[in-house]
Amino acid sequence: MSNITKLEIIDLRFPTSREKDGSDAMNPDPDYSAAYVVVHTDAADSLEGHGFTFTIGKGNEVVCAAIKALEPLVIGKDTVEVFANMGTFWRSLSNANQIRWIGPEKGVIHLATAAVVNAVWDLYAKVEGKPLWKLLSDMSPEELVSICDFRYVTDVLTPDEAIERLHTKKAGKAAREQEMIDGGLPAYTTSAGWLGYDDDKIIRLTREAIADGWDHIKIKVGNGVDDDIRRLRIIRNEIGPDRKLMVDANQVWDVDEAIEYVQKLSEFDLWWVEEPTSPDDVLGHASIAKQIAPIRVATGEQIQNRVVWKQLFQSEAIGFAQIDSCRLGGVNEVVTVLLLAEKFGIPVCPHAGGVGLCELVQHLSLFNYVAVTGDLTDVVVEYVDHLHEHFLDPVVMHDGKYVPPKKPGYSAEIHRDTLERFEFPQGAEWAQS
Ligand SMILES: C[C@H](O)[C@@H](O)CC(=O)C(=O)O
Ligand SMILES: [Mg+2]
Repeated sequence: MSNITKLEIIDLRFPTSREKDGSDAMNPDPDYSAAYVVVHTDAADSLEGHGFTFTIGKGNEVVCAAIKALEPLVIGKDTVEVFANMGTFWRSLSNANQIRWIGPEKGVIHLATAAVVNAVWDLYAKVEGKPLWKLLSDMSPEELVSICDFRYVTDVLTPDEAIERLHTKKAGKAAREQEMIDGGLPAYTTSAGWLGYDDDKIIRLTREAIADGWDHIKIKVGNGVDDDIRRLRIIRNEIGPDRKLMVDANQVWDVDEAIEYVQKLSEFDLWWVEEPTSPDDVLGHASIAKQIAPIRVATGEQIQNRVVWKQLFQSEAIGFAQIDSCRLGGVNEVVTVLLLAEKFGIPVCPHAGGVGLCELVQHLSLFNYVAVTGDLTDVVVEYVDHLHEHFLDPVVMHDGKYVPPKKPGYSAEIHRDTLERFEFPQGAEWAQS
């Protein structure tokens, strides 16, 4: 038996805005940040659970305060009991009395839930001695369904149907796991296409990306159609007609504006248009999807919970589901959305533009392929080349693919000296500026 004794909460920020890394039309100067949690216990093994949610700078302290509000719900909890009942644990956070009112299951409090839940899953995987993707892949369909909260989605997927669907994917699991270990998980890069980069930098980074084996490339758009056409011409010219090209507008357009704008980009053979409008506008996305076909709509990094995901799937509003490991309420809710996406036949291409998101989503996509879908059609996981050096178990890329992590845990742990140096505002990195 061991009990959770403490949540260490750290407001961690990296000054990425200085070089315009991560910049887009809606967020011109993001400082990639993590509301970071360490779960401490009184266990003899002294293992710690590390987890976080992602923000882009100001406001990270608000998420840290929300995590503090959740702390009394986890202190004293027996970890054996928690790990055996992850579904109950998830609901105890996401539906806590009084606190639920400031969501429900969305916004700051849901980001805080994600940080705590992710840290607890990291600890669980470490205790089991497995990387998270393997821990999830080894669970039986019944165990997987037990970690999910089906409230509000049973009109499209019941727990019984989910169990049945997972059973049909059991054959071939071992082969798919080996396939991933041998060949890696398909990915795409956004690193060349941030909006604040000048043309010379875009050209240099695109050439490097091609040399490194990338054949799917995403760039940011939305600052004016003429400027976008110029940048898209440069990139299409560099990557040739066969590599896939995607664009991301980060929500800057109204619905009709999005349709008109994207039609003006028709010469570039775009594979997807991402976040064309408000993440809450399900019917708006459906309307855009209809009007810009065969270009497909992608969204997800700000889809706040499984209910909105359900509606996006029901209304045929998207062609790609970009689940976010830290926007949804952590691993449990992500698994629920993966099950929904499988039912609706929508490929999942997780969002990873942020600090540590690549480290997390590789686990979710490996699990999704091995145990949930058995299908890699149109699946590419985002990769951005920033801040990996701060992680104990950073992602390993080979020839444009993620190499499956082997170490126990969720790959979320950041070096202690980084936590001290980049803590806001007292860390040395911020105290000097
Ligand atoms: C502010 C972030 O960098 C955002 O632009 C990331 C994003 O939209 C993506 O990776 O996609
Ligand atoms: Mg995006």
